[in-house]
Amino acid sequence: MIREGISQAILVSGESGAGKTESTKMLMSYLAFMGGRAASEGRTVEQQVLESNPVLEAFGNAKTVRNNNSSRFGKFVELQFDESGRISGAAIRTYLLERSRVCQLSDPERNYHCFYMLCAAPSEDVEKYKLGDPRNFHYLNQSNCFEVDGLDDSKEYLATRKAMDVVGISSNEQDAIFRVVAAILHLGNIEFAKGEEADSSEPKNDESRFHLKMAAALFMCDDKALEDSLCKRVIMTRDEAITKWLNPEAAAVNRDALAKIVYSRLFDWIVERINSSIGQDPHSKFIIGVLDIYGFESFKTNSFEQFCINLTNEKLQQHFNQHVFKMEQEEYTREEIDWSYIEFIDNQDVLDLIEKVDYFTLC
Ligand SMILES: Nc1ncnc2c1ncn2[C@@H]1O[C@H](COP(=O)(O)OP(=O)(O)OP(=O)(O)O)[C@@H](O)[C@H]1O
Repeated sequence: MIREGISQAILVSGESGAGKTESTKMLMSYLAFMGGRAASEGRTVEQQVLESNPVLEAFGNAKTVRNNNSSRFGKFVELQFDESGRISGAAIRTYLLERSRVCQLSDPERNYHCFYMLCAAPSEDVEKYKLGDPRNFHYLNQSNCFEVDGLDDSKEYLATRKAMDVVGISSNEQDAIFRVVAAILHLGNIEFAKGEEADSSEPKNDESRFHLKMAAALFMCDDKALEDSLCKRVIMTRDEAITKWLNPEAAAVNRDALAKIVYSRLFDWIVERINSSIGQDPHSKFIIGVLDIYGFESFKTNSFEQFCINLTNEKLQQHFNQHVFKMEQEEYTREEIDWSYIEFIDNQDVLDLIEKVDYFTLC
Protein backbone atom coordinates (compact mmCIF):
# COMPACT_ATOMS: atom_id res chain seq x y z
CA MET A 1 0.00 0.00 0.00
CA ILE A 2 2.74 2.44 0.96
CA ARG A 3 5.07 1.43 -1.84
CA GLU A 4 2.56 1.48 -4.67
CA GLY A 5 0.04 3.92 -3.25
CA ILE A 6 -2.87 1.57 -3.92
CA SER A 7 -5.52 0.42 -1.48
CA GLN A 8 -5.55 -3.32 -0.81
CA ALA A 9 -8.02 -6.04 0.08
CA ILE A 10 -7.33 -9.38 1.72
CA LEU A 11 -9.77 -12.22 1.25
CA VAL A 12 -9.48 -14.89 3.91
CA SER A 13 -11.06 -18.03 2.59
CA GLY A 14 -11.39 -21.68 3.59
CA GLU A 15 -13.92 -24.16 4.88
CA SER A 16 -15.52 -23.81 8.30
CA GLY A 17 -12.94 -24.39 11.05
CA ALA A 18 -9.95 -23.84 8.73
CA GLY A 19 -8.71 -20.89 10.80
CA LYS A 20 -10.00 -17.83 8.91
CA THR A 21 -11.12 -15.84 11.94
CA GLU A 22 -7.93 -16.60 13.87
CA SER A 23 -5.83 -15.60 10.84
CA THR A 24 -7.88 -12.44 10.42
CA LYS A 25 -7.19 -11.51 14.04
CA MET A 26 -3.45 -11.99 13.46
CA LEU A 27 -3.66 -9.92 10.30
CA MET A 28 -5.44 -7.16 12.16
CA SER A 29 -2.87 -7.25 14.98
CA TYR A 30 -0.08 -6.98 12.43
CA LEU A 31 -1.71 -4.05 10.63
CA ALA A 32 -2.48 -2.38 13.97
CA PHE A 33 1.18 -2.77 14.97
CA MET A 34 2.48 -1.43 11.67
CA GLY A 35 0.03 1.45 11.37
CA GLY A 36 -0.73 2.07 15.03
CA ARG A 37 -0.08 5.08 17.18
CA ALA A 38 1.74 5.35 20.47
CA ALA A 39 -0.18 3.88 23.41
CA SER A 40 0.14 7.26 25.14
CA GLU A 41 -2.39 8.64 22.66
CA GLY A 42 -5.18 6.96 24.63
CA ARG A 43 -7.88 4.63 23.29
CA THR A 44 -6.80 4.21 19.70
CA VAL A 45 -8.69 3.16 16.60
CA GLU A 46 -6.67 -0.04 16.26
CA GLN A 47 -7.24 -0.98 19.88
CA GLN A 48 -10.97 -0.54 19.38
CA VAL A 49 -10.95 -2.57 16.18
CA LEU A 50 -9.10 -5.42 17.92
CA GLU A 51 -11.43 -5.28 20.93
CA SER A 52 -14.47 -5.36 18.67
CA ASN A 53 -13.59 -9.03 17.96
CA PRO A 54 -14.65 -10.44 21.34
CA VAL A 55 -17.86 -8.38 21.22
CA LEU A 56 -18.79 -9.54 17.73
CA GLU A 57 -17.84 -13.12 18.57
CA ALA A 58 -20.05 -13.12 21.68
CA PHE A 59 -23.11 -12.19 19.61
CA GLY A 60 -22.24 -13.62 16.20
CA ASN A 61 -20.32 -16.84 16.92
CA ALA A 62 -21.52 -20.22 18.10
CA LYS A 63 -20.34 -23.79 18.54
CA THR A 64 -21.08 -25.89 15.45
CA VAL A 65 -20.20 -29.48 14.63
CA ARG A 66 -17.10 -28.25 12.81
CA ASN A 67 -15.89 -25.40 14.96
CA ASN A 68 -16.36 -24.49 18.64
CA ASN A 69 -16.20 -20.81 17.77
CA SER A 70 -17.75 -20.60 14.35
CA SER A 71 -18.54 -17.17 12.88
CA ARG A 72 -22.17 -17.15 11.83
CA PHE A 73 -21.87 -13.92 9.86
CA GLY A 74 -19.60 -12.37 7.26
CA LYS A 75 -17.33 -9.52 8.20
CA PHE A 76 -15.49 -6.91 6.16
CA VAL A 77 -13.14 -4.71 8.18
CA GLU A 78 -11.97 -1.60 6.42
CA LEU A 79 -8.88 -0.02 7.97
CA GLN A 80 -8.39 3.56 6.84
CA PHE A 81 -4.92 5.10 6.65
CA ASP A 82 -3.64 8.67 6.27
CA GLU A 83 -0.89 9.53 3.78
CA SER A 84 1.84 8.69 6.26
CA GLY A 85 0.47 5.14 6.62
CA ARG A 86 -1.02 5.62 10.10
CA ILE A 87 -4.44 4.17 10.86
CA SER A 88 -6.92 7.05 10.91
CA GLY A 89 -10.29 5.29 11.07
CA ALA A 90 -12.05 1.99 10.56
CA ALA A 91 -15.39 0.57 9.57
CA ILE A 92 -16.83 -2.87 10.17
CA ARG A 93 -19.49 -4.20 7.83
CA THR A 94 -21.26 -7.44 8.57
CA TYR A 95 -23.35 -9.67 6.35
CA LEU A 96 -26.18 -12.17 6.73
CA LEU A 97 -26.16 -13.25 10.36
CA GLU A 98 -27.57 -16.79 10.62
CA ARG A 99 -30.93 -15.98 12.20
CA SER A 100 -32.43 -19.46 12.31
CA ARG A 101 -29.94 -20.45 15.04
CA VAL A 102 -31.68 -18.15 17.53
CA CYS A 103 -34.67 -20.47 17.80
CA GLN A 104 -33.63 -23.72 16.12
CA LEU A 105 -30.72 -25.90 17.16
CA SER A 106 -29.44 -29.33 16.29
CA ASP A 107 -27.31 -31.54 18.51
CA PRO A 108 -24.40 -31.08 19.36
CA GLU A 109 -24.42 -27.40 18.44
CA ARG A 110 -25.09 -24.34 20.56
CA ASN A 111 -26.94 -21.09 20.14
CA TYR A 112 -24.94 -17.82 20.09
CA HIS A 113 -22.37 -17.61 22.91
CA CYS A 114 -24.03 -14.55 24.55
CA PHE A 115 -27.05 -16.61 25.72
CA TYR A 116 -24.88 -19.03 27.72
CA MET A 117 -22.68 -16.20 28.99
CA LEU A 118 -25.67 -14.38 30.40
CA CYS A 119 -26.93 -17.56 32.10
CA ALA A 120 -23.47 -17.86 33.71
CA ALA A 121 -23.23 -14.16 34.67
CA PRO A 122 -22.72 -13.03 38.30
CA SER A 123 -25.75 -13.93 40.44
CA GLU A 124 -27.12 -10.38 40.65
CA ASP A 125 -27.40 -10.23 36.84
CA VAL A 126 -28.89 -13.72 36.62
CA GLU A 127 -31.46 -12.72 39.25
CA LYS A 128 -32.19 -9.39 37.56
CA TYR A 129 -33.00 -11.12 34.28
CA LYS A 130 -34.65 -14.15 35.94
CA LEU A 131 -32.35 -16.55 34.13
CA GLY A 132 -30.39 -19.54 35.45
CA ASP A 133 -29.64 -22.94 34.02
CA PRO A 134 -29.59 -22.85 30.19
CA ARG A 135 -31.26 -26.27 30.29
CA ASN A 136 -34.51 -24.51 31.25
CA PHE A 137 -34.78 -22.50 28.06
CA HIS A 138 -36.39 -23.83 24.92
CA TYR A 139 -34.07 -21.86 22.62
CA LEU A 140 -31.08 -23.55 24.26
CA ASN A 141 -32.28 -27.01 25.29
CA GLN A 142 -33.13 -28.33 21.82
CA SER A 143 -29.52 -29.48 21.81
CA ASN A 144 -27.78 -31.37 24.60
CA CYS A 145 -24.68 -29.25 24.28
CA PHE A 146 -24.47 -26.51 26.91
CA GLU A 147 -20.75 -26.30 27.57
CA VAL A 148 -17.79 -26.01 25.25
CA ASP A 149 -14.39 -27.47 26.13
CA GLY A 150 -11.96 -24.77 27.16
CA LEU A 151 -14.65 -22.06 27.25
CA ASP A 152 -15.75 -20.65 30.59
CA ASP A 153 -18.98 -18.75 29.91
CA SER A 154 -18.85 -16.81 33.18
CA LYS A 155 -15.35 -15.54 32.39
CA GLU A 156 -16.39 -14.79 28.83
CA TYR A 157 -19.31 -12.71 30.12
CA LEU A 158 -16.95 -10.48 32.10
CA ALA A 159 -14.47 -10.32 29.21
CA THR A 160 -17.25 -9.31 26.83
CA ARG A 161 -18.41 -6.56 29.19
CA LYS A 162 -14.82 -5.29 29.38
CA ALA A 163 -14.42 -5.37 25.60
CA MET A 164 -17.71 -3.46 25.31
CA ASP A 165 -16.24 -0.76 27.57
CA VAL A 166 -13.21 -0.49 25.29
CA VAL A 167 -15.27 -0.16 22.11
CA GLY A 168 -17.29 2.62 23.72
CA ILE A 169 -20.57 0.85 24.59
CA SER A 170 -21.76 2.54 27.78
CA SER A 171 -22.83 0.60 30.83
CA ASN A 172 -26.50 1.57 30.26
CA GLU A 173 -26.29 0.37 26.68
CA GLN A 174 -24.70 -2.89 27.83
CA ASP A 175 -27.59 -3.43 30.22
CA ALA A 176 -30.05 -2.77 27.43
CA ILE A 177 -28.26 -5.24 25.15
CA PHE A 178 -28.35 -8.02 27.75
CA ARG A 179 -31.97 -7.20 28.59
CA VAL A 180 -32.87 -7.97 24.99
CA VAL A 181 -30.83 -11.20 25.07
CA ALA A 182 -32.65 -12.29 28.24
CA ALA A 183 -36.02 -11.25 26.81
CA ILE A 184 -35.44 -13.51 23.80
CA LEU A 185 -34.81 -16.48 26.11
CA HIS A 186 -38.06 -15.79 28.00
CA LEU A 187 -39.90 -15.27 24.71
CA GLY A 188 -38.84 -18.75 23.62
CA ASN A 189 -40.42 -20.29 26.71
CA ILE A 190 -43.91 -18.99 25.94
CA GLU A 191 -46.02 -21.91 24.81
CA PHE A 192 -49.48 -21.58 23.34
CA ALA A 193 -52.75 -23.44 23.80
CA LYS A 194 -56.12 -23.11 22.10
CA GLY A 195 -57.98 -19.96 23.12
CA GLU A 196 -61.74 -19.48 23.58
CA GLU A 197 -62.39 -18.18 20.07
CA ALA A 198 -62.22 -20.58 17.14
CA ASP A 199 -58.68 -20.98 15.82
CA SER A 200 -57.30 -18.66 18.46
CA SER A 201 -54.45 -19.06 20.93
CA GLU A 202 -53.34 -17.90 24.36
CA PRO A 203 -50.36 -18.54 26.65
CA LYS A 204 -50.59 -22.19 27.68
CA ASN A 205 -50.27 -21.95 31.46
CA ASP A 206 -48.97 -19.86 34.36
CA GLU A 207 -45.39 -20.66 33.45
CA SER A 208 -45.90 -19.31 29.93
CA ARG A 209 -47.64 -16.24 31.38
CA PHE A 210 -44.65 -15.68 33.66
CA HIS A 211 -42.25 -15.79 30.69
CA LEU A 212 -44.53 -13.49 28.70
CA LYS A 213 -44.55 -10.96 31.54
CA MET A 214 -40.77 -11.25 31.93
CA ALA A 215 -40.18 -10.81 28.18
CA ALA A 216 -42.49 -7.76 28.13
CA ALA A 217 -40.80 -6.24 31.19
CA LEU A 218 -37.35 -6.72 29.64
CA PHE A 219 -38.47 -5.37 26.28
CA MET A 220 -40.05 -2.52 28.26
CA CYS A 221 -43.40 -2.97 26.55
CA ASP A 222 -46.94 -3.70 27.67
CA ASP A 223 -47.44 -7.46 28.25
CA LYS A 224 -50.96 -7.40 26.72
CA ALA A 225 -49.55 -5.72 23.63
CA LEU A 226 -46.83 -8.39 23.40
CA GLU A 227 -49.42 -11.16 23.83
CA ASP A 228 -51.57 -9.64 21.08
CA SER A 229 -48.62 -9.34 18.75
CA LEU A 230 -47.91 -13.05 19.24
CA CYS A 231 -51.47 -14.42 19.14
CA LYS A 232 -52.97 -12.15 16.49
CA ARG A 233 -52.09 -10.88 13.08
CA VAL A 234 -53.12 -7.55 11.65
CA ILE A 235 -53.85 -7.58 7.93
CA MET A 236 -53.92 -4.18 6.27
CA THR A 237 -56.44 -3.84 3.45
CA ARG A 238 -56.94 -0.73 1.36
CA ASP A 239 -59.77 0.46 3.63
CA GLU A 240 -59.08 -0.94 7.06
CA ALA A 241 -56.90 -3.05 9.34
CA ILE A 242 -58.34 -6.51 10.04
CA THR A 243 -57.20 -8.40 13.12
CA LYS A 244 -57.08 -12.17 12.77
CA TRP A 245 -56.48 -14.72 15.53
CA LEU A 246 -53.65 -17.18 15.11
CA ASN A 247 -53.88 -20.82 16.17
CA PRO A 248 -51.26 -22.13 18.68
CA GLU A 249 -48.92 -23.44 15.95
CA ALA A 250 -49.02 -20.14 14.04
CA ALA A 251 -48.49 -18.18 17.29
CA ALA A 252 -45.35 -20.24 17.99
CA VAL A 253 -44.04 -19.49 14.48
CA ASN A 254 -44.84 -15.82 15.09
CA ARG A 255 -42.93 -15.93 18.40
CA ASP A 256 -39.87 -17.42 16.68
CA ALA A 257 -40.04 -14.83 13.91
CA LEU A 258 -40.05 -12.06 16.50
CA ALA A 259 -37.07 -13.59 18.34
CA LYS A 260 -35.07 -13.86 15.10
CA ILE A 261 -35.75 -10.34 13.90
CA VAL A 262 -35.08 -8.79 17.31
CA TYR A 263 -31.79 -10.69 17.64
CA SER A 264 -30.55 -9.77 14.18
CA ARG A 265 -31.47 -6.11 14.74
CA LEU A 266 -29.66 -6.21 18.07
CA PHE A 267 -26.58 -7.54 16.28
CA ASP A 268 -26.79 -4.82 13.61
CA TRP A 269 -27.24 -2.20 16.33
CA ILE A 270 -24.11 -3.40 18.13
CA VAL A 271 -22.09 -3.23 14.89
CA GLU A 272 -23.40 0.28 14.20
CA ARG A 273 -22.60 1.34 17.75
CA ILE A 274 -19.02 0.01 17.44
CA ASN A 275 -18.60 1.85 14.14
CA SER A 276 -19.80 5.17 15.48
CA SER A 277 -17.52 4.81 18.47
CA ILE A 278 -14.41 3.87 16.42
CA GLY A 279 -15.04 6.68 13.93
CA GLN A 280 -14.44 6.86 10.20
CA ASP A 281 -11.93 9.07 8.48
CA PRO A 282 -13.67 10.73 5.51
CA HIS A 283 -10.30 12.05 4.30
CA SER A 284 -8.40 8.76 4.46
CA LYS A 285 -5.84 8.24 1.71
CA PHE A 286 -5.74 4.45 1.57
CA ILE A 287 -7.74 1.50 2.75
CA ILE A 288 -6.86 -2.07 3.60
CA GLY A 289 -9.95 -4.24 3.68
CA VAL A 290 -10.01 -7.68 5.27
CA LEU A 291 -12.88 -10.00 4.40
CA ASP A 292 -13.59 -12.91 6.73
CA ILE A 293 -16.76 -14.79 5.96
CA TYR A 294 -18.25 -18.03 7.23
CA GLY A 295 -16.62 -20.94 5.43
CA PHE A 296 -18.10 -23.72 3.32
CA GLU A 297 -20.13 -26.15 5.36
CA SER A 298 -22.20 -29.26 4.86
CA PHE A 299 -24.26 -30.72 7.69
CA LYS A 300 -26.58 -33.69 7.96
CA THR A 301 -29.45 -31.28 7.44
CA ASN A 302 -28.63 -28.16 5.46
CA SER A 303 -30.96 -25.18 5.41
CA PHE A 304 -31.29 -22.11 3.22
CA GLU A 305 -28.53 -20.50 5.32
CA GLN A 306 -26.00 -23.17 4.25
CA PHE A 307 -27.08 -22.60 0.64
CA CYS A 308 -26.34 -18.87 0.97
CA ILE A 309 -23.05 -19.45 2.82
CA ASN A 310 -21.80 -21.94 0.23
CA LEU A 311 -22.90 -19.82 -2.72
CA THR A 312 -21.04 -16.82 -1.28
CA ASN A 313 -17.91 -18.96 -0.94
CA GLU A 314 -18.27 -20.24 -4.51
CA LYS A 315 -18.53 -16.65 -5.76
CA LEU A 316 -15.41 -15.59 -3.87
CA GLN A 317 -13.58 -18.68 -5.14
CA GLN A 318 -14.54 -17.68 -8.69
CA HIS A 319 -13.21 -14.16 -8.05
CA PHE A 320 -9.93 -15.74 -6.91
CA ASN A 321 -9.83 -18.08 -9.93
CA GLN A 322 -10.55 -15.18 -12.23
CA HIS A 323 -7.72 -13.04 -10.92
CA VAL A 324 -5.08 -15.56 -9.96
CA PHE A 325 -5.49 -18.15 -12.70
CA LYS A 326 -7.56 -16.89 -15.61
CA MET A 327 -6.48 -13.26 -16.03
CA GLU A 328 -2.88 -13.99 -15.15
CA GLN A 329 -2.58 -16.81 -17.68
CA GLU A 330 -4.39 -14.79 -20.34
CA GLU A 331 -1.78 -12.10 -19.86
CA TYR A 332 1.03 -14.66 -20.27
CA THR A 333 -0.56 -15.81 -23.52
CA ARG A 334 -0.96 -12.23 -24.73
CA GLU A 335 2.66 -11.46 -23.97
CA GLU A 336 3.74 -14.79 -25.45
CA ILE A 337 5.54 -15.80 -22.30
CA ASP A 338 6.63 -19.41 -22.20
CA TRP A 339 5.06 -21.04 -19.17
CA SER A 340 3.36 -24.31 -18.35
CA TYR A 341 -0.40 -23.99 -17.93
CA ILE A 342 -1.57 -24.30 -14.34
CA GLU A 343 -4.60 -26.54 -13.97
CA PHE A 344 -7.35 -25.39 -11.64
CA ILE A 345 -10.89 -26.43 -10.92
CA ASP A 346 -13.18 -23.82 -12.44
CA ASN A 347 -16.42 -23.57 -10.48
CA GLN A 348 -18.18 -21.32 -13.01
CA ASP A 349 -20.66 -24.11 -13.80
CA VAL A 350 -21.76 -24.19 -10.14
CA LEU A 351 -22.44 -20.45 -10.23
CA ASP A 352 -24.20 -20.69 -13.59
CA LEU A 353 -26.51 -23.36 -12.25
CA ILE A 354 -27.74 -21.00 -9.56
CA GLU A 355 -27.35 -17.55 -11.04
CA LYS A 356 -27.83 -17.86 -14.78
CA VAL A 357 -31.20 -16.38 -15.65
CA ASP A 358 -31.63 -18.70 -18.66
CA TYR A 359 -32.10 -21.75 -16.46
CA PHE A 360 -35.01 -20.16 -14.64
CA THR A 361 -36.68 -18.71 -17.71
CA LEU A 362 -36.45 -22.14 -19.36
CA CYS A 363 -38.22 -23.69 -16.37
N1 LIG B 1 -3.37 -20.05 14.20
C1 LIG B 1 -4.04 -20.77 15.07
N2 LIG B 1 -3.51 -21.08 16.25
C2 LIG B 1 -4.17 -21.84 17.15
N3 LIG B 1 -5.41 -22.32 16.96
C3 LIG B 1 -5.99 -22.05 15.81
C4 LIG B 1 -5.37 -21.24 14.81
N4 LIG B 1 -6.20 -21.14 13.77
C5 LIG B 1 -7.31 -21.83 14.11
N5 LIG B 1 -7.19 -22.38 15.33
C6 LIG B 1 -8.19 -23.25 16.04
O1 LIG B 1 -9.19 -23.63 15.10
C7 LIG B 1 -10.47 -23.13 15.52
C8 LIG B 1 -11.23 -22.67 14.29
O2 LIG B 1 -10.61 -21.52 13.76
P1 LIG B 1 -11.45 -20.31 13.19
O3 LIG B 1 -12.57 -19.98 14.11
O4 LIG B 1 -10.48 -19.23 12.83
O5 LIG B 1 -12.05 -20.99 11.88
P2 LIG B 1 -12.86 -20.33 10.70
O6 LIG B 1 -12.19 -20.74 9.43
O7 LIG B 1 -13.01 -18.86 10.93
O8 LIG B 1 -14.26 -21.06 10.82
P3 LIG B 1 -15.78 -20.57 10.56
O9 LIG B 1 -15.94 -20.45 9.07
O10 LIG B 1 -16.59 -21.68 11.13
O11 LIG B 1 -15.95 -19.29 11.29
C9 LIG B 1 -10.18 -22.02 16.51
O12 LIG B 1 -11.21 -21.88 17.46
C10 LIG B 1 -8.88 -22.49 17.14
O13 LIG B 1 -9.18 -23.42 18.16
